[in-house]
Amino acid sequence: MKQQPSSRPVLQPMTVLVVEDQYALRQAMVQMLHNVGATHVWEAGSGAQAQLIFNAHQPDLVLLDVILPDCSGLDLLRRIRAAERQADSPAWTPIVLVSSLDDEAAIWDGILAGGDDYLAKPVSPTILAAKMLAMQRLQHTRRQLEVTGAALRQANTLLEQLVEIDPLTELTNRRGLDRILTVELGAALREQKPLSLILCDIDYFKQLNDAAGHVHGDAVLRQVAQLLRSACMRPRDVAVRYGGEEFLLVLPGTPQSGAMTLARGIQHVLAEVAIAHPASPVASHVSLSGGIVTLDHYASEVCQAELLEQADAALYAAKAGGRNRFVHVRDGAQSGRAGHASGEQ
Ligand SMILES: Nc1nc2c(ncn2[C@@H]2O[C@H](COP(=O)(O)OP(=O)(O)OP(=O)(O)O)[C@@H](O)[C@H]2O)c(=O)[nH]1
Repeated sequence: MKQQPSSRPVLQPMTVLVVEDQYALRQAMVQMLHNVGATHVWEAGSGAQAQLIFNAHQPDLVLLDVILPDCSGLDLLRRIRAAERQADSPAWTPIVLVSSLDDEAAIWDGILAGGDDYLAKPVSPTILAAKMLAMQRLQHTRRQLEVTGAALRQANTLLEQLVEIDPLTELTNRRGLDRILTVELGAALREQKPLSLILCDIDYFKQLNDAAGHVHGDAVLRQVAQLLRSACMRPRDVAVRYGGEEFLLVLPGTPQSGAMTLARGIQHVLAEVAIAHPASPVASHVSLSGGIVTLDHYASEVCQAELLEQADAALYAAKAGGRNRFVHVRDGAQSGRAGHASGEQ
């Protein structure tokens, strides 16, 4: 004697598309589906009709007859799977093939074509409910994976941003600079627009640390970072913490004159804000020395390292010239005052 199932499977709300050309069989399946809790059942008697309903309603499950009047059920199945693969976000609808061709080759072909399971006619209500439950489990697991995947992608993006941020000053760090400079150098060459870099260094920062303590030194680094960030007015300007007490400004589309004006502005603000520096021989407040380089001749490509070396050489010239000043690489140490620092007057 046939054993009866212990209890009726409990289904989550589910919408189903039944593709079956024989009316009586289709109605029987629709009835069974309603009995096991399907929330909505669409009916299609042909492949074309099924495709239209599938595209319009995206059912949770498809029961698909293998032999249809206008096409093979397997062809329709392949078309649905191909569209899912091409979708922007990964999609998958459980599809159970229904056929009286319950020989092994037919089952094999159906699964190869993208079917998830196979149901033999005449359809048993219990087997149908059991397969719906199994498909629902698969669908649930897949959705959970999608949610986890999306959360992971979000966490990765955040992580990528965080690894490019200096924790003390919250400015872009050296790693971020490498990426940004690669992009901006490429853009400058492509668009034939100038690109300026200002490499600045806090004057006598060691003495400040020694006199006021490391914690105060950190606070000063944060203040200077904030000030430099504010000086970067254009959306593509970036302030970078280059090293301990060194900062770099990346100024796309900025010629030499623009970079010098910006440097003067920074010196002006530094004098106004007047962050105390009790141990500086060059100013009563925290001051910066800076080296400026501008890429505005595009005959040949310039590498990052070369530009940074030039900025460093100009910074060295600014220091050698007495600090608290900015020097453009083309001006050299003697003639390159970019602005006045009030403490030096
Ligand atoms: N508080 C603090 N100090 C730092 C940090 N990073 C580097 N420093 C200090 O910055 C100082 C840099 O010293 P130097 O390279 O001699 O530079 P300087 O004293 O500014 O001298 P000049 O650049 O020649 O004017 C060192 O004392 C470092 O310990 C940091 O994150 N916080």
